[in-house]
Amino acid sequence: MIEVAVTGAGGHMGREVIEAATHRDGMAVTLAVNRTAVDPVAGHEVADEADLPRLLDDRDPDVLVDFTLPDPSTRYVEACADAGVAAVVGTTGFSDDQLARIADAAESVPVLRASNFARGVMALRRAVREAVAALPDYDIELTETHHNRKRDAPSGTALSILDDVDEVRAERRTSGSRTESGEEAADRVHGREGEQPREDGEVGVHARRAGDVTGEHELLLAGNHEVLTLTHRAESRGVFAAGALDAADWLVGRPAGEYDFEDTI
Ligand SMILES: NC(=O)C1=CN([C@@H]2O[C@H](COP(=O)(O)OP(=O)(O)OC[C@H]3O[C@@H](n4cnc5c(N)ncnc54)[C@H](OP(=O)(O)O)[C@@H]3O)[C@@H](O)[C@H]2O)C=CC1
Ligand SMILES: O=C(O)C1=N[C@H](C(=O)O)C[C@H](O)C1
Repeated sequence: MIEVAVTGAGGHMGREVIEAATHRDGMAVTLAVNRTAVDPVAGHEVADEADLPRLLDDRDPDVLVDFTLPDPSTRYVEACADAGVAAVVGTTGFSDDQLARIADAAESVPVLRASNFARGVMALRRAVREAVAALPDYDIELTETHHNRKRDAPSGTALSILDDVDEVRAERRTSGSRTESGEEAADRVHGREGEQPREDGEVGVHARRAGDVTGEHELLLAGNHEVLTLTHRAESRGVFAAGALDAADWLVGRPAGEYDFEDTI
């Protein structure tokens, strides 16, 4: 039986994760914490997040699953490192400093962090890498749409896709197929306004916030009188919770280090 701790238990994702873990064979939620007081979630009492370090020691779960905000998430991963508990992190919007602290913590325990736990997004990212490699001179625009509560922009998934684009283009440059090696990554242009003609190689990035949209990402490649769009649309937060629990299942018992969702395949 894998014993799971859940942070942000009162949040949209925390609730999904607790529900999914409660009904999953071979898993049990043994600890749930939240910043503000909330009623039990799926029958689990929710403790104060301030007590997390002590509760991790007392209850000794196998893995912690976190969907909160960058600041608490970083603290929670550090608490996991102190307690010897593996961590699955779905939170997005980290600063470089916070990512460095998570990397330090991952020297003591396994930490798997992913901007998107939907399997369709894993497939989308593979398709993006293939399309960008096949259509090197095409213009690229990325659009993401999320609910009106979302704080970080562009989304973590959008940033991961942009990194994929940069990586493929950099590989082409260093293999000598386009320009000299070492060239800067493409400029990311966030929205456009006024006189702003498109520059060669730039990637347009557009973040829309509206209603209760769960999460959509579309990469558009255009050139040579044709347009290719690659789109993923999440229709329920259940897909993210299921992926995060698959990741938790996979992570328990691994050596310390940083892992990605793609590693689980
Ligand atoms: N990787 C993936 O697949 C996915 C990632 N996400 C990411 O997960 C994160 C959470 O999303 P979502 O569940 O929609 O957000 P919610 O706003 O619904 O929940 C946020 C949670 O974080 C807690 N929190 C907020 N501020 C603090 C703080 N200062 N200290 C401690 N806890 C705090 C909230 O507690 P309180 O109730 O007290 O406010 C709440 O439990 C976001 O970063 C989002 O981008 C979301 C979906 C999928
Ligand atoms: O905040 C959300 O809701 C989501 N956040 C993640 C992101 O920033 O990419 C993943 C998903 O799109 C939902």
